[in-house]
Amino acid sequence: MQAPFTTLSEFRDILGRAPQPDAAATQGAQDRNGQLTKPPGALGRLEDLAIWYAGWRGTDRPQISAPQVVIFAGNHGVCAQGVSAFPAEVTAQMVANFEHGGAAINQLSKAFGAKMQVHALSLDTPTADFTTAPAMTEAEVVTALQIGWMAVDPASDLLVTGEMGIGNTTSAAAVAAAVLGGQAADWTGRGTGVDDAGLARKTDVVAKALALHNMDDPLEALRCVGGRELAAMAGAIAAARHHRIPVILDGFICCAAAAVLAKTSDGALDHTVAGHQSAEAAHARLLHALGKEPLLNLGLRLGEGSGAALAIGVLKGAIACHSGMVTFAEAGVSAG
Ligand SMILES: O=C(O)c1ccc[n+]([C@@H]2O[C@H](COP(=O)([O-])O)[C@@H](O)[C@H]2O)c1
Ligand SMILES: Cc1cc2nc[nH]c2cc1C
Repeated sequence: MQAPFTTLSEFRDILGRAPQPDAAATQGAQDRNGQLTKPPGALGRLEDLAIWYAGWRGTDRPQISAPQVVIFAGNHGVCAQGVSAFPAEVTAQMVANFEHGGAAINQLSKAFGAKMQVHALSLDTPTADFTTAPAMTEAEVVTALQIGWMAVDPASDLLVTGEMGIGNTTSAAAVAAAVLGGQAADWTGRGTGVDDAGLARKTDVVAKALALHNMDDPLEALRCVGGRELAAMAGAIAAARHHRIPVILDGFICCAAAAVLAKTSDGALDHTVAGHQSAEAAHARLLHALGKEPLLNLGLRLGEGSGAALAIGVLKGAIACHSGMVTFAEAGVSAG
């Protein structure tokens, strides 16, 4: 099997033909929700989540039995500008840690019953420093999108996309600014923990990139200032839509990649929810721009899909109640 696109233009066309939720399943889930043994609305957002999930899965009584967490790792030429608190070799070292089961996302995936895979994308060939040249060629960004697309297991019933990439909060800030507008300072934060001088340097780097590249087209922004792991996340989120698999978005970098899809095709993120609000300063702004209310806000700023993996528990709770509870009639409980 191969990804069904070989150019950015073909990828754009696929986004334009994305499937919609099943209206009958959505209606059926809404009707069922109204009959369950609870006061109307008493399960709050869990009720909306269950109905949304049912629509995408095409059944009014869905289950979550096969969640998938997929982590993409990439290296960034822009690290040469001194934009991270950590050296670039940490990306490959953390990939080894994921493979040996020692990272936070290994534990969270296990805790919430998700299968986890990691894909390292050409770590020995960082993207070009986007203060002087486009980060990727079209062939490189398409390859990363294809790897992301193919990483999604069509048999899974929930997807979390996570990332690892020293320097990628600078890339994500530049992507967000390019596709959503605003100033470099609006989107630039401390990432792994840069000091004030580091933050000023990062902001200058993002401003320089915005001045250098023509990024009117969001997919061109992904190519010019994105990274391989951002492109792979975008490809995976698009593939999940193709397979009607709901997606939980993670933090700042994941949402910047998702913003590229949203700005390329209206409604491209309708099959996604925001798992959490990261402590990265601009994530709140990014979520607002995407129209997404985060499920959790725990001060995480780790990446790796960690906040989204935690939110698998919230979604599983919503579906367990929706599909497992009995109705007033079945229980012989008097309706109000
Ligand atoms: O998910 C987030 O919101 C998030 C916020 C800050 C940092 N990170 C992680 O930290 C790394 C990027 O930070 P930096 O400072 O190197 O740009 C990368 O591996 C991300 O997974 C992730
Ligand atoms: C140690 C470490 C772990 C990470 N996981 C995701 N991003 C990360 C960045 C660092 C520096």
